[in-house]
Amino acid sequence: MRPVGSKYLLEEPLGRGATGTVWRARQRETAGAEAAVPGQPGETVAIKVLKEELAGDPDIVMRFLRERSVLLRLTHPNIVRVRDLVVEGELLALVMDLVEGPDLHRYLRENGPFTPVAAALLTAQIADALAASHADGVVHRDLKPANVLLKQYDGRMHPLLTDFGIARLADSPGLTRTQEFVGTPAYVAPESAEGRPQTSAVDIYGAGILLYELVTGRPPFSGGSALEVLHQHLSAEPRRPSTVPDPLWTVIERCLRKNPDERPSAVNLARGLRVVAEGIGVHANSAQIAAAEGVGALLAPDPAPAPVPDTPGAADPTQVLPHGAGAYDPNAATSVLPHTGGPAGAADPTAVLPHRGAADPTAVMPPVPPGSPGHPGQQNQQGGPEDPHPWQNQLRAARDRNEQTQVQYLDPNEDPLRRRPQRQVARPQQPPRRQAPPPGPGYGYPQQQQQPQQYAPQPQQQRPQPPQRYAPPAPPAQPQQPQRPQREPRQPRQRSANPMRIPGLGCLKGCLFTIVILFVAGWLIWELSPLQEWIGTTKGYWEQLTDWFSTVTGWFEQLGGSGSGTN
Ligand SMILES: Nc1ncnc2c1ncn2[C@@H]1O[C@H](COP(=O)(O)OP(=O)(O)OP(=O)(O)O)[C@@H](O)[C@H]1O
Repeated sequence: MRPVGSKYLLEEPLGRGATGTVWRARQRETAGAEAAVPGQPGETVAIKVLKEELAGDPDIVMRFLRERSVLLRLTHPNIVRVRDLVVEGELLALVMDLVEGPDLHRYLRENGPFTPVAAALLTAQIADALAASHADGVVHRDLKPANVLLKQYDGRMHPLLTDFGIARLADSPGLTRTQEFVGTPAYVAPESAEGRPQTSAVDIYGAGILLYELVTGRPPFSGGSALEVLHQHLSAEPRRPSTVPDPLWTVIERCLRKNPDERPSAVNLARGLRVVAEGIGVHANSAQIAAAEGVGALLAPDPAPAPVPDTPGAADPTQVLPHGAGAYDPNAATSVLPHTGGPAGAADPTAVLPHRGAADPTAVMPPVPPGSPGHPGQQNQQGGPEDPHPWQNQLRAARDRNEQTQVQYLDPNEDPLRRRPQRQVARPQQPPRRQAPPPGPGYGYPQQQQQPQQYAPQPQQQRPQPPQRYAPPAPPAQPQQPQRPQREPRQPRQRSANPMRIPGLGCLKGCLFTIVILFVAGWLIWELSPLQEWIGTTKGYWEQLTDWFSTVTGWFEQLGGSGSGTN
């Protein structure tokens, strides 16, 4: 066990980061009046012992001491409390409350992504912490899951933001002589990557990345090198995961705006996230859902964001280089950027990127050339092209379907399903259409796309007289003419297919059939009705008929004889 000052004893390392090592420690005796929390002997604390290179820099030590009041007064339920600062010889240490629980990065790795509601509520608490620190003029600048500790009690998780002010120490004059910024590539705001002046909006950007990672399990931008990731922060748009509900995506998208002035303030972010969490939950009522859908209106930017002092350009405007100014020297930039040897990711420690001054063109991130990995039109690092969101595809497909429905008026007489045989007959008559039919049955969706042309001529089919006159006003009329013969084959089919049209079979058959019917009907009447009595005869039906026949023929003979006699 190693003593830290006279008050603390380091017991075991809890973890190591870019700026130092965190130890579990024990309080030996009550701290002095300069400590924010005096503590009790035997109390367990966490102590971050800053790296020797930081502790050995007189500028950093000075800043450390100057900042102590800021670090010590920063108290909030969602901020790990700094209890004391220790400066002793070559040792610089922050004494903090010990948080029993994993950090958010580890938790994510072990448990996978959060539900949208849980992610929104957790990030809302982080935004609360940011709101408090921004109000105090303190910008975190290194927001990432590894800097969120999860205190677990009663089955609940309480997030605590840690490492406040560390980035501020690290880019103190002693370091910024040679370093550009302190941050982690996956979480760095575009303005930080470019070395432009920074404000509290960089923390909102970090919160947006963190929120994205909570619901998806990974940050939106990753790549083979830190430089690649930084390029994406500058120019790539985050790809929307299908699992993120609309209102939550609205929040994420606003936090990740390239322009810091368009990002919400921390207060509004916290409020918006709580509204979203209520509205996307399973028990949400209609008012809560409507409020969540309108979350965009709640995400107003901070009218007076806290500036980050001493950041490149903030203290010395002559150092500010506009985006894209100066020549980009990829070799120089690449050679000094960290993590060029392997993929840059969420697990990266805080990186200290090389400093650039006004005379150093490599300090400014260059505009991403079209075709490079970070270019907006290019594939993003999630492994796919910047496809529209599946919902957008569905929406577009639905829209296309509607458009087709509007255009495609389908007369029942022209319904392909009803006139299937006719289409088969018509095909040989229309050579151009033979190329168009898709493979398969011929009645599928692609073929319906051709229907507007095919069926548009129909009104003109009913007016066979003026084929040429009507063609000009209606462009689809020209393909109509070949269609007219299609109707011809239908008639013969109908004739042969209707067995009930007996008269149509021929006059002789009809007459014979009628004679037979009359004969049978007469016989029935003769036998079954009192007709014989009325006539006063007992003859049979056939006998009576022959009598009547001979009588009639006798009349005709008489008429013929008398006619010839008169002549
Ligand atoms: N107050 C604390 N209580 C308990 N554990 C802590 C505390 N602060 C930090 N730790 C643990 O120590 C580990 C190292 O912390 P540290 O802040 O140095 O590293 P980091 O944030 O992961 O890296 P970097 O310094 O690059 O940001 C963390 O992963 C965390 O689990």
